[in-house]
Amino acid sequence: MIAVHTAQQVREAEQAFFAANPGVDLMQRAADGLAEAVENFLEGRGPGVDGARLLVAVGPGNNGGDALFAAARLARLGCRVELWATHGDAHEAGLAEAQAAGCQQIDAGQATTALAEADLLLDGVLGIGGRPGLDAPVATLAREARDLGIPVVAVDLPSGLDADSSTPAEESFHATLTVTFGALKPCHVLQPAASRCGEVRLVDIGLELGEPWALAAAPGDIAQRWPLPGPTSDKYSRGVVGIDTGSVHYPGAAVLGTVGALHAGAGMIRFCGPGPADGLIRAALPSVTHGEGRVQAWLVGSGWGDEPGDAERLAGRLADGLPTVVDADALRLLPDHLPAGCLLTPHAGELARLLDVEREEVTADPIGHARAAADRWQAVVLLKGATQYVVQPDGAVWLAVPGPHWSAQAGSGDVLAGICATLLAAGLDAARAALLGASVQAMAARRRPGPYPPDDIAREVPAVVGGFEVVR
Ligand SMILES: NC(=O)C1=CN([C@@H]2O[C@H](COP(=O)(O)OP(=O)(O)OC[C@H]3O[C@@H](n4cnc5c(N)ncnc54)[C@H](OP(=O)(O)O)[C@@H]3O)[C@@H](O)[C@H]2O)[C@@H](O)CC1
Ligand SMILES: Nc1ncnc2c1ncn2[C@@H]1O[C@H](COP(=O)(O)OP(=O)(O)O)[C@@H](O)[C@H]1O
Ligand SMILES: [K+]
Repeated sequence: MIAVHTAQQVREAEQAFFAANPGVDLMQRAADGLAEAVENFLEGRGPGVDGARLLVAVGPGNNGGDALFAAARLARLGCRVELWATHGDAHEAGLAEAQAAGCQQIDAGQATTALAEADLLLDGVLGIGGRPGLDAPVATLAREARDLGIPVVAVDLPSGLDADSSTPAEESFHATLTVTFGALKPCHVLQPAASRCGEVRLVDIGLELGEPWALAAAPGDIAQRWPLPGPTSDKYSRGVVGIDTGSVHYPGAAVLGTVGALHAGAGMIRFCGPGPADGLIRAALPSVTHGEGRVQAWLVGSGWGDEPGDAERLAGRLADGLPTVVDADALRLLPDHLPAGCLLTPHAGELARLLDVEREEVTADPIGHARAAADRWQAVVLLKGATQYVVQPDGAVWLAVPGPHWSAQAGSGDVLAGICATLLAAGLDAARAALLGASVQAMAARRRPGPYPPDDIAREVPAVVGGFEVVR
């Protein structure tokens, strides 16, 4: 799992480092890592370092300092570097070093001309000390770089972003590569801000960071944690999933959830939903059994619509006291108390309704709202979307492996709920079931980037899971 820390946590670690290591200059470490990353970028992109033209936008703080010391190193390697101090002031020692290395200082007007001929724009305007948004002349440069297709390497984070927020300001740089120091910050991993960062490279500068603000999963983490069958496994020990989803109006949701559960490796599925879906599942998925019986976990809510008797339908399933995935329409009907080990799977709109707030409030502070719901119902919340947050009642946050944005389509959530139910039935706790379920669906979608229907993506899950066995 990859640790994510807030700007404040990084600042505190920096202070602790300075107290423990007087005389060690962290900015030099950051600048070394940055210069090396730019060098690799230029080598990888064709022009190489020698003779490459760099425009460096330098802000008034330490982010500009990093950029200036890196620019000096790159100039000594043969780059032709032009510097624009965007706010007049610039890190004094850094500027002196850059000028001594042959970097040329230019003004705003010259920066526009220099940009057109640049191989790369180094964005050292603002870092973790920046307020969101860009002043007009800098915003213009950022826009021109996009229009001209000039690659941008961002120092620590694309200037204009708030380091701790998933929501990008309207005006910011759009980086091809972001070189960050000490730790990943929320803006590097949370969509839509993360899409402004491009590829993110972390430079270790020796900070000792404490408890992370969140942990982001990588594919290898999912491979290590996926429950695999062994020689003593049978269909019961692998987990029997009870599925009570679908309605006259929405039978497809039940089919999709069942397809998801089956392709995630359920030992056995008992489908207990109503009419039309029951027939469809009988025809399409012959291994699914029908009717009541013992199960290890329930999946409820997908495709229920709004029918009289839904509250009783939910109460009946929760009365079993089993771990339950509560999805979609059942989220409107939550009682005050849930059995231990339940997983709630709202998207932002459903979470807003659950908490009686506006959707925009949830998108502005997804984690705060997911935490509120997890605390109120003492259940794990999987908040779905481009970033999938797994939030536990104690407030801990995990982030699932991200997938392609093609998955933003009706039915993806139904499939996901089915995958999670299989993992609950296999005995995983709700947080692990959510993390693995959301991640494996994203990994399956990565194998088929494009507008494939959600059931086609579900049918890729076995190949992903089969690969886990090879890795372990
Ligand atoms: N922490 C670490 O471990 C390490 C940190 N390092 C580096 O330091 C960076 C943080 O440096 P930092 O604290 O000097 O802040 P930084 O982002 O340069 O900006 C602050 C300046 O910008 C100004 N300003 C703010 N917003 C503005 C706006 N919207 N528009 C215009 N101006 C604005 C603000 O002025 P103010 O208006 O607030 O007086 C202030 O002058 C960090 O990201 C990393 O690159 C590395 O060297 C090594 C280890
Ligand atoms: N922008 C996005 N990028 C990637 N995946 C997304 C994005 N938006 C949504 N998704 C995927 O779609 C799912 C949300 O589905 P949901 O809205 O609940 O659909 P439904 O209820 O119709 O099945 C998420 O779990 C995620 O897998
Ligand atoms: K920056």
